[in-house]
Amino acid sequence: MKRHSDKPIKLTEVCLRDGSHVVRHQYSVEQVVTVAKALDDAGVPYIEVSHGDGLGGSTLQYGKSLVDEMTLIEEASKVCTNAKISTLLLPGIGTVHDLREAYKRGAGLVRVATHVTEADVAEQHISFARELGMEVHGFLMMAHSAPVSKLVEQANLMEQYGAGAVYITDSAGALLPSEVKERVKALRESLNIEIGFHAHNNLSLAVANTLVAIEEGATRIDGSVRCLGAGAGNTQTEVLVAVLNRMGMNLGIDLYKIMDIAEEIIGPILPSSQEIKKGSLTLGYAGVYSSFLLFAERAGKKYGIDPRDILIELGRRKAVGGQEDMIVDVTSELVKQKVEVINR
Ligand SMILES: C[C@H](O)CC(=O)C(=O)O
Ligand SMILES: [Mn+2]
Repeated sequence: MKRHSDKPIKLTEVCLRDGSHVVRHQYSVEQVVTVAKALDDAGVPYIEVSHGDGLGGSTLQYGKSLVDEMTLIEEASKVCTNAKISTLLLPGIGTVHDLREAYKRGAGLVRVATHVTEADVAEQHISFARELGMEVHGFLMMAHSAPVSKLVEQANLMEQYGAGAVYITDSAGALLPSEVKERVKALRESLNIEIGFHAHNNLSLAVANTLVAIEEGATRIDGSVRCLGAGAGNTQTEVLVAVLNRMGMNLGIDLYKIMDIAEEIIGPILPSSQEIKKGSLTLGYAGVYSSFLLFAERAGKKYGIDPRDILIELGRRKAVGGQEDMIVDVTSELVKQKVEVINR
């Protein structure tokens, strides 16, 4: 592969953050410590730890965590000798106070995440993280939903605020390879900082899209062991490591060790296998935020509505992360429509 960047590729492992959605934020200290220690030993450079919706996400709206995320960050950082602990912050859910606390407990990197059109809400958090001495990256979510020119404009804002990298975050797992290529290329031509890519595997394109992103010049890549992440999960780390090794690229991650973590440590944690089923496929097809899936399935079951209809309607309304309350609104409207049809 001929890459458009000669910088090394650095992987952030997100099974302890995006994967938190899958376990409904019920990670125990023991699970987090075991996973973090093993990932560190396998050579993973960044391990992200927090509630799935980032710092401060443990609420009734997003789901309460079993263990306070500051404790998880602290315990994970104690057992890592080389890996840096990363965390995620969505301004409005997490605050600068949360950020200061996460830093004190051992987080060395924060990814400040906003909807793809709302980078301006990240300014304070990005500058504050820099003042603390943290590494800080911008994370533009639902990147499929805005024109490329908008993505470029918003990424430039994050660069101006002081981010060291900006991620194209395919929250819905909706981007096609050509669309990833177009976006990475546009950012490469406009930014002076690193470009990152975060995928969801809802259309079975996560590894392929990640390869396209790397080829086009992305150097910050997210992976999740055993695909543990919202919807159909993220780019499967152990698969990506194997594929990149075959292509002559070494991420510094031990292939056998990462395979063993997938099988022996993450396998038993998985509530069910991370397959692409009709629900997750609909996320990618309709361009819906991946962490909405479990909420839509729950609402669908409770009110007798096909979760795919809920997701399609959420996609039509262009619901963004943070609008979990819309899932119940949409479901009740669909129930009303169903009743009207029956009574006709
Ligand atoms: C808060 C979200 O889960 C962040 C993320 O991983 C995504 O948008 O994808
Ligand atoms: Mn994600």
